[in-house]
Amino acid sequence: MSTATELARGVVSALVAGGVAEVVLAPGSRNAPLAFAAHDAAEAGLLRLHTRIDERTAAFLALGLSRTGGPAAVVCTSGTAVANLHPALLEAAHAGVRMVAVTADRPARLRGTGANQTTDQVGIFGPLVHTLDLDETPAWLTWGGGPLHLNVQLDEPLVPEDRWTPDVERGEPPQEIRPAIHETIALGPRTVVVAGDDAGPPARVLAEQAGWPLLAEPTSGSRTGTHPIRSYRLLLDGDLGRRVERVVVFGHPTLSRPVSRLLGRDDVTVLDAGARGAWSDRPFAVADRFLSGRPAAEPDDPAWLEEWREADRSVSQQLDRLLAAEPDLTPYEVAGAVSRALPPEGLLVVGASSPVRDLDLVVAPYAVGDRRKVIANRGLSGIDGTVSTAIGAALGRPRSSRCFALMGDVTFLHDAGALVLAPREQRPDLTVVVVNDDGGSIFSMLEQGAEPYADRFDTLFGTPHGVDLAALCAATRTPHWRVGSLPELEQALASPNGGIEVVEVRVRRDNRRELDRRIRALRP
Ligand SMILES: Cc1ncc(C[n+]2csc(CCOP(=O)(O)OP(=O)(O)O)c2C)c(N)n1
Ligand SMILES: C=C(O[C@H]1C=C[C@H](C(=O)CCC(=O)O)[C@@H](C(=O)O)[C@@H]1O)C(=O)O
Ligand SMILES: [Mg+2]
Repeated sequence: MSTATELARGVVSALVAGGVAEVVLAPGSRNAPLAFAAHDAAEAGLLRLHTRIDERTAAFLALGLSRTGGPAAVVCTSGTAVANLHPALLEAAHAGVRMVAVTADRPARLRGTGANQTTDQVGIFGPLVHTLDLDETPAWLTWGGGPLHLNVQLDEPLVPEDRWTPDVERGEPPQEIRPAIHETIALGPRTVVVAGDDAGPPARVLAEQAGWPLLAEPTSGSRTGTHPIRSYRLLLDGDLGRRVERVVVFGHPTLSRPVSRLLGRDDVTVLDAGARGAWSDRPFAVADRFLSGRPAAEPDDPAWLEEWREADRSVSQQLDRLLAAEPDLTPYEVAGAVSRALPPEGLLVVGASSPVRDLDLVVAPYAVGDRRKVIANRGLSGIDGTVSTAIGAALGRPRSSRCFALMGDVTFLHDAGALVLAPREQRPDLTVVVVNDDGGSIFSMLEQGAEPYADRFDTLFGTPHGVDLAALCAATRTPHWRVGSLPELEQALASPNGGIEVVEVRVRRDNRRELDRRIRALRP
């Protein structure tokens, strides 16, 4: 039987050997053996150790690190601490991000006895997150395509008698095998390529080879080159959208109902190239699945793509003119400025709700091969943990030329605890742009934003909070700038001061529904 210290050292060795190079620790007593072991491994140069007070923040930090670097681990104590890891693990499961949750537990004999801080942690994250309940060191870690839970039974004594010099080689995380392009898709039907979140370059390659319009979300990883149709969301509701006969879908599309409607149409054939994440079934009927595809030898008739391009030019120009004519700065212009400011090799983490949809309509054209990385937690589209995810993603990709996060005010406030980090903690250079419209504007554009519900809207959905973001940032010594015009914003984006800073952009919420209505009405 191992002591707690031996077991914890064994677990940390297994993590290191399994390719985990980043560990985020939240303090506790039961997890002290793991904390000491992780600290010794960090001193030995085998991993980088981060500490955070709040387990939810810690887990999202690990998620962000895992999204841009290798799989990271989050380590916490027993009891409610464990439950705070759940949101990040669910996101990781649905987005197919590999990370490890290491939770300290009391020995199994104390379960079900009312022992302090002891609950049933085995399987606590549900069927999507596999738990290994450990009272002995695991021989090795087996990885699927998502998160893994190591529940470690630790008995007293919980502190080591010596320092540990780990005798373990740093392993490589297991390679993720993305299939090679190998299937041939016959030409014929009028086809578009839909690239949802995390679709990756194969969607772009197929669109280019076949000469098909590419309807790519900003976090698809394929919105580069010559084939993306910027205003696809608006065009799908018009004549061109109605004439689509076939869709090849990559990744996880989540942003718009026009795309969901297209994929659900009886008269449209859907070919599915798959997506990462726990569930491979799609919420729409799929005629055929393949791992990846290429068109039949010849590119398709160019007339179809040309029609989309022409319509896109027209609608995009109208959209730009409409926004420029607005007397106040709009959230779309904020998203546009951030996307233009993102240089090659840059990183942009986008929050859920309106910002990612605004970005979708205005994102700048990017060249293939410039290695910009635009990511979001679209596995479950939560507004939680976004600041932490961004900090983690920035720390996990140190070669980034510039790191931005773009999010709404409610999303920012939801994870304001991410700014609580000790002076000794590593801070990336990260500019967090908060689009502050004092509440959740997305709902004003949905059904509940209609006139009949106006009297209850703010209480139930808008939730204006009036929080002074400058004061909030000051409390954590986070530099904060408030801007109200496009030139001011562009200036703030062009002159980072290093470290984590917040640029707050004030925009209106009261006219959001009407602005959205006018944008949706644009036609070529
Ligand atoms: C964890 C979580 N809670 C609640 C929601 C529901 N929700 C979706 S958008 C939103 C409001 C977001 O407001 P904000 O970040 O200010 O963005 P805005 O829409 O105003 O641009 C909420 C509460 C969610 N997606 N995730
Ligand atoms: C925070 C998110 O969740 C909700 C926001 C909008 C979704 C929606 O209906 C958008 C429709 C459209 O723009 O065409 C809503 C939903 O899918 O039901 C989400 O719950 C998010 O970022 O997705
Ligand atoms: Mg808002």
